[in-house]
Amino acid sequence: MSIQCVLFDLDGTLLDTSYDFAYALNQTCRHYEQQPLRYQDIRKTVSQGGLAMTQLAFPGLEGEELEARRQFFLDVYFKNIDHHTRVFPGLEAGLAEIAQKNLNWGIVTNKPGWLTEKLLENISFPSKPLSVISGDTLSVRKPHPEPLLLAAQQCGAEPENCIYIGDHPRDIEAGINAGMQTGAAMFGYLPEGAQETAWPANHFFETPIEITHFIREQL
Ligand SMILES: O=C(O)COP(=O)(O)O
Repeated sequence: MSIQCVLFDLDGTLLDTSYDFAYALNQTCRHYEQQPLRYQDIRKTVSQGGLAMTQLAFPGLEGEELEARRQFFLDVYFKNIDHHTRVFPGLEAGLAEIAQKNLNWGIVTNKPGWLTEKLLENISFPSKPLSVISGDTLSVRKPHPEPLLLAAQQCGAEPENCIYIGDHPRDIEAGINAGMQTGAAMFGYLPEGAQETAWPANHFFETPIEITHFIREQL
């Protein structure tokens, strides 16, 4: 089945958001008089979202205390969201290629809309995404297929003509649930112990440049 539309996960696939997240999380640690974490440990948790990162920094904490720290962390992140965040090197050329071929692309993230919007305001792409679906755009999130199906619809493509590329097993599951082809971004923020061979993705991309080559050759 030919591919006419590329849908990307955001954190760890399209954008390298890890440095700004690491800064915000370690500022939160300092505020609560806790030792900062190693960047590599934070990186592995970014694609699991804000709650997982807060739990990494404050293990064992629950309820209101954990929620207050999550809020503090996300506020710091919001204020510093685009200082070091970039499209992964090598991917801009792939997005430019999509534009040249007059094809559409989109973003499907579990990040809440208030963060996605602020982030995308400050990032420039060679061509604009035709669809941006956040974790709270609908009442369901990945791995539910609905956000991906809405993105396909907004991009004017049938699900079977889309590929969804992500760096978390949940992304591959969502793509399969939506009847799309799937690609695993192995350069992203893979969770601890993630085994490439255990992922039922159709395509594996070790570097962002491989995605650009894929776009060049397959679309
Ligand atoms: O912020 C999250 O929950 C994860 O975001 P992602 O879906 O773009 O990886």
